Parts: sequence; C-alpha cells; structure tokens
Amino acid sequence: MSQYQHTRIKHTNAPAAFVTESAQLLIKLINDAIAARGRCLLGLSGGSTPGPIYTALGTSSEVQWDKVFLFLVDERYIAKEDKNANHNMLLNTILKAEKPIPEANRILLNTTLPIAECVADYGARLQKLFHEYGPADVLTLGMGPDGHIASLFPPVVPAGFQAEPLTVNTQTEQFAVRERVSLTLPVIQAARAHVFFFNGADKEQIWNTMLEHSSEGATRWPALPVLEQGRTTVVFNT
Ligand SMILES: O=C(O)C(O)[C@@H](O)[C@H](O)[C@H](O)COP(=O)(O)O
Repeated sequence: MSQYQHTRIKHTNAPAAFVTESAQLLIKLINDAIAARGRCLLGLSGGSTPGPIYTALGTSSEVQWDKVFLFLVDERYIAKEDKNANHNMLLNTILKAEKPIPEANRILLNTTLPIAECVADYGARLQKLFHEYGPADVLTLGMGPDGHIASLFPPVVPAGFQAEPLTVNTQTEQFAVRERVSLTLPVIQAARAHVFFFNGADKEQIWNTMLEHSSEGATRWPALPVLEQGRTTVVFNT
C-alpha cells in the first residue's frame, strides 16, 4: 500500500460540512492554478455525489471564473438536456451561478454527432486545449460500487489505457445509459491535482476494498494509477 501514502485524506461527518469543505478545497486548487499559470483547466466528473459541491463552488466570488476552462471527465451519450446527462447537471449546478464560466471556456460534448464522431470531436478539442495550456489542473472523480472511475468500467478496455486519442467510447450494462464517453486513464493521470468525493459508508468500503486488493491492478481498479501520481486528495463523508 506504500505507493499510495501520498494520498491526502479529509473526513467530514455531516453533508453540509462535506459540501463546504469540498467546495473550499476546489476553490483553493483552482486559485493556486490561476496564481501559478494564469488559468485553471478544470475537469469535472458527474454522478449523484458532486452536484451540491459544484453549486457551492459556482457561487464563489473568490474565483475569477473567466480564467477557468471547464470540461467533463466523462459523459453519457444522450442529449445534453437529458436528466442523466452530466452536461445537464453542470447547467443546473456550477453553471447556474450568477457569473458562470463563460461559454467560450466550456469544452463539452456534442452528443448530436454520431457516437464515433462525438468521441473524436471531444478528444480533438481537449487535445487543442492541453496543447495550448498544458495538462488539466484539477480533476474531480468519484467511484462506482464496481470500482469504476470516470466511465472506465472494470475490466477497463485496452483503449482506456491509451494516451491517444484522449477519449474512449465505453459501455456499461450495470448503470444508467449504456453508451459512455470517457477520458482515458493517461489523460486523467496527467492532471496536476485529483480530488475524489465519497459520500457514505459504502464508498469508504469500496475504497478500502480497492486498497486491500490493489494487486489486482488497474484493469480491475482504474483509480490505482491515479493514486500512484501522488497528487490525490480524498474527501470522505461518513
Ligand atoms: O458521470 C459519472 O457517473 C461518473 O463520472 C462516475 O465515474 C461517478 O463519479 C461514479 O459513478 C460515482 O457516482 P456517484 O456519485 O453517483 O456515486
């Protein structure tokens, strides 16, 4: 377990504290990036956990939002207005703020394209962004009950480990919306800071199971190569 010793762990024990502390942590990471490089490339995961955190984050007057570039770590291949779309979740949380991230700074998926084109188009636009400004500054992540992160479902397909293209089309039979688009693991790994949000004892349990079974490797536990970067903070609420 020693290669994960650099993971910083924070604990809260109430939903409100979880939201506030998580938002404060993101504000600090975003502002550190802006102070160091003049901008922040912020990649957000979806799921049911982070919505309230993104809402709290979006209302912060401490962040210069015109210096933030926003993209998704993964998305469901459905219309952006669909209640299951991460795009829709962003519109109802961080982007609902009074002074949201400008539209020109939002790199989101065009799911009106056929899926292969959608994946390629998203990857190409992200590649342009990273080419111009460097890797992501801050990425948020969650973990499903099967150990998936982003839309990389165990056993993670070989294309999920490729550095290029940056994006991959994956499928799930277990969770809402079969067709998914995800950043690949090398792109996720390259981020300057990773933040996992875990709300509930079941999440802490899956995390501990992963650490106990780390010898099963990245195909089974795609979070492991992320932790190996040593730039991860985990916020637990139990
Ligand atoms: O869009 C998504 O669904 C994800 O990016 C996914 O990887 C999520 O982080 C986990 O499934 C945890 O989801 P919950 O927060 O719903 O537990």
